[in-house]
Amino acid sequence: MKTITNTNALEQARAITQPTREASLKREPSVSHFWNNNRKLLEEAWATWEMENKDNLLIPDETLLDPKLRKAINDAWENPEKENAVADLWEEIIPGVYVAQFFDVERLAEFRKYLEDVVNSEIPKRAPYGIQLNRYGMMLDERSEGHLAAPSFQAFYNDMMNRYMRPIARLLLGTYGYDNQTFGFSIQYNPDKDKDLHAHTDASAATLNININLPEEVFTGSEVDFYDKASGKTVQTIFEPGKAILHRGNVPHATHPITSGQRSNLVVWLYGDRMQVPRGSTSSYGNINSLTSENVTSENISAGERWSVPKGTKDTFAPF
Ligand SMILES: O=C(O)CCC(=O)C(=O)O
Ligand SMILES: [Fe+2]
Repeated sequence: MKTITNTNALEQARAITQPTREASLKREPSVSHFWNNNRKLLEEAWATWEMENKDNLLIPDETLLDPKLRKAINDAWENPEKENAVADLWEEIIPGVYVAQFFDVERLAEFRKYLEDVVNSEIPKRAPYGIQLNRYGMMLDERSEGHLAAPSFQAFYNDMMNRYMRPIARLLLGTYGYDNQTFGFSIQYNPDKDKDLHAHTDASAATLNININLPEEVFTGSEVDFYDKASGKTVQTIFEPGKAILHRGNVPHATHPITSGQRSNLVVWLYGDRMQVPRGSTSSYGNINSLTSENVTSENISAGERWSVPKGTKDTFAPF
């Protein structure tokens, strides 16, 4: 009977021994084999977990997001000519870097409780080992080994990327043509470990970095500096609960050490097929061999094109 098989998948997934952190950091081939060999089992386990706990689990969806943003986004999907109302919600702090309220602060506690339930599921998950900051956190995109494959989370994540991030990035950063592919992970800064992030750029056309701290989860330090190459100016940002920063991947940025408390963020990327990013982009995180393209095509893109979902399929390669 199917149910019995699925229950077994959850039990089996919980029983498997994960590769060590050391092996993962060394990129031992056995680590990749582990995640690939167990991919189906883990996906089944997540689906079973969700079903078994459906009475107590949040179904994450767009209603978690800021009401003003949600309204402007929904209006723009209905009529792309109304996209300026979306742009108006974002404040440009230096060229290529924008800030807005993303999550509804009132709903953040529910979302955090959901993420805690995810951790307590005891289903093996891979941390974002590809970045300096890598002890806590999870991979969010289905392209990634050991990702958070709970079906309702994936539906929310895909909505966030397709209905929110991509048109916003097209509108503010002109990423059209370089934003078919998605990638994402969560991170947490702690004063003892994973306290900062050295200056880098991302192998993305656009990065959306969303804070998920609760108002009572105060922290000190952990400012993020963005550097404007053209003017030589640096802007220092401090994340507030539910606030997001959208930036071009090629804007250099660095995170100061956190001195007390914790900071939790979701970091999601868009980039083009074969990892193409707009011309002039080089990166220190992600694929070093990413192609850069000949010409940025954003100028003649219509509002209707910005508010559309690419037809092509997602590839399966993960930047890290
Ligand atoms: O400190 C952070 O929130 C990470 C900043 C970062 O690397 C990014 O937004 O791409
Ligand atoms: Fe970054």
